Amino acid sequence: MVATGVKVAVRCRPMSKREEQLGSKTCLEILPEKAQVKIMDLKNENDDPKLFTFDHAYGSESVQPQVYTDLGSPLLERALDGINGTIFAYGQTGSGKTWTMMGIESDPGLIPQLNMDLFKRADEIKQGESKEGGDCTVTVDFMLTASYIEIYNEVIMDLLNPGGKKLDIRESPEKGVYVQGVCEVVCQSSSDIMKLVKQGGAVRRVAATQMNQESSRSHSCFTIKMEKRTLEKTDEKTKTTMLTSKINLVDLAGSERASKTGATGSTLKEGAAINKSLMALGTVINALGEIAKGKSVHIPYRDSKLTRLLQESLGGNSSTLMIAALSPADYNHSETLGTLNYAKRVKLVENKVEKNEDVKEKEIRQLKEEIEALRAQLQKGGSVGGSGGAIVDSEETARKIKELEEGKNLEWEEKQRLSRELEEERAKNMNVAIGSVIDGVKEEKMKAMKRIKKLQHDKKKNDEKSKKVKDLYHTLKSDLEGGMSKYKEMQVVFDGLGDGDEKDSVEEKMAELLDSVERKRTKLIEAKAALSELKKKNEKIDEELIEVRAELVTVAGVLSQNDDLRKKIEEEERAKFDALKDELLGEERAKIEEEKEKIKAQHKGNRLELIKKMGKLKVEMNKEKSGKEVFLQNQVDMLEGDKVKMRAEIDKLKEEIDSKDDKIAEAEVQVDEQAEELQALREEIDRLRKQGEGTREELSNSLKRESEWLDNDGVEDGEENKLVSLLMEGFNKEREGMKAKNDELKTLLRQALVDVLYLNKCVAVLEGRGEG
Ligand SMILES: Nc1ncnc2c1ncn2[C@@H]1O[C@H](COP(=O)(O)OP(=O)(O)OP(=O)(O)O)[C@@H](O)[C@H]1O
Repeated sequence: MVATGVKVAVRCRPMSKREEQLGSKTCLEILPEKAQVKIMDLKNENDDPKLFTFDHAYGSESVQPQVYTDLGSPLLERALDGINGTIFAYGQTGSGKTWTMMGIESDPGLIPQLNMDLFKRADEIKQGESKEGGDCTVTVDFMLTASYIEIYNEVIMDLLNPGGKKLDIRESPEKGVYVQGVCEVVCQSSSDIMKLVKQGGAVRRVAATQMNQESSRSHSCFTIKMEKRTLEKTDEKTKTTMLTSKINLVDLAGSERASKTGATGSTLKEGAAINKSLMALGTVINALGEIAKGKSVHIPYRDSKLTRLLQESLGGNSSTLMIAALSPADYNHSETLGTLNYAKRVKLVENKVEKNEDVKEKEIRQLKEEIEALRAQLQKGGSVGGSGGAIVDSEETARKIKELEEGKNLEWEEKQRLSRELEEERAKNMNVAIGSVIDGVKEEKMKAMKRIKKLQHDKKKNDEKSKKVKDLYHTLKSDLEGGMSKYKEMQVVFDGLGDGDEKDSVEEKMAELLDSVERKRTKLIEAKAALSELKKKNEKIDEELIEVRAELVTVAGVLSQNDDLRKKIEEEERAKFDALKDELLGEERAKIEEEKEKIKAQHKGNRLELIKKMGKLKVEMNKEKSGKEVFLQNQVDMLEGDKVKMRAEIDKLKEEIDSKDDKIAEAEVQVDEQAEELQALREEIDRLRKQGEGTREELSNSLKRESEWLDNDGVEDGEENKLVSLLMEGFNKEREGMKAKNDELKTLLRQALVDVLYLNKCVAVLEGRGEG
């Protein structure tokens, strides 16, 4: 922490044309090389000039780039290095505060130059510090946000999101003193910031137009927050480091009243009408001055919104610069002297400047130290929190560190997301505010126009009246002149007459004439007074007309400016909408393309897979085919084997058939032989019969004998027939048996033939398959 005094620069503006016309003389002498200002009281020439020394002193010839190089640029460099900065402009109304802070388009002041430089420098740092390749990739990024508020009558209003909501100041260890709920817009370019400056300025200016006299009593604070993120990526981990800072650019209310109060320490009794904030600022500065002298006093930061807002800038952690704007005209001598005294006091204030440390980084560092301590303890052989406690603690701490690291990036993304989301609402609010302001200004315009009309009407009536009075005046005047010359003539007549009745009568007439002339003279005087009154009235009307017409011009200017702004906002909104639409469409298109690509890839993948599968299948098929071929070959071989076997079998069958045929033939031969035998037997029987008939009797006798014998010995008659029947029966049996055998052989033969046919067919099929 380094104790640094608040820097003070004074800047004197050139004499205005009006002041030159009025013949104003300069009461200031600026000595830039010595950073000194000499102020003379031209009304009291005996008073010695007063000399003030500051850090910088700029005369009326000073140019904006020089002021920026001296004051703005170093502040920006410090802010980029993590040190907060504040510039506040102080001075009476019309002394050049806005000129120095804002300037004009063709001659930009501190704020626009700083904005321009800010992005350039951030880019340079980004390029310079980011690196790719090697063991570690370093990516540097900046997030720049802007906010713009106004303090009027102790009420803080958001100039970038003018929804009428009152804001409040809060304090936290992480954020320091901050405006709660203020709209912080993430800016991508200096033109983004300048757009916000213009928008906020318009809201403020318009409000000021409506407030008229109150305009110089509001303070504005434009804040740029810088967040620098450094990502260091190695194979194992990503380390995130944040560096934050802010620059407050404060345009204070006109100091004409405050210089007579707070800064000089006198008690302010002008009540609520006087700006409480400026008065409190003076008191705080006085108290800080006392502290710088070694005294112990209370610093009443909480007495006003402005002092609370500037708490860190005055006596706190900020590199602060005050620009005291001065008017050179002698009629402003006392105000200018007041400003110089104020600036002298501010110069005594000491701040304690320190680089902002990333709160999370601090926590991480502490945690790392904790881990180191635990390790050291472990190495010494000490136990921490029981067995394994140190390991658990160190794991827990490492987890916390990881969480904190991740938290930083999440916060970063979240802020950008929220700012984008807020932008739409902000543009709407801004449009509504500017719209309502435009309506208000339109009303003002209408009022001014009505006033002009009424004044013109009054003037016309006045002119008519003047004409009548003038006519009357002229009549009265000529009457009076006529009466006077008549009186003179009567006087001559009267002087020529001697005493007597005629003289008395002339005298009487002369007295009447004089009376009438006197009356006319009175009337003439009255008419003249009326005429002069009417002339005065007319002059007043003319003055008022000039004033109202000037007002009308201002109002019309404001109206057109804000209308332009509103149109711009609307255009931007539309452009944003279109961009968003394009983005969404683009996204959609990209999604479709992605989908297409995916499908293509999938298709390709599928095709490849299919091809692969097909290949596999082919291989498998080939395998199967060759397997099948082998199988079929085997089958064929088998069938061939079968065929051979079958042929053999067929041959065997054929042989069998042949043998059976032979057997049949044999059997047939046998049958024939038996038939022949039978025939022979029959013939034998016939022969025997014939032979028997001859010997029948003998035979019958013999038979009889035999029968008798048989009767004795059991032999029946008809023995011979029985024998024949038996022979026949045996023969028939044998014949039928042979026939049955024959039939069986035939059936077998038929069966064998069918089998042969079937086998032949099988052989043919197998041979066919084998060839296929
Ligand atoms: N250094 C300068 N060079 C040229 N013109 C200047 C300079 N400083 C101020 N002026 C002119 O003086 C006039 C008043 O300046 P400016 O509006 O900046 O005063 P102010 O202090 O901001 O007033 P207020 O408190 O009313 O806002 C303006 O017309 C401005 O153009």
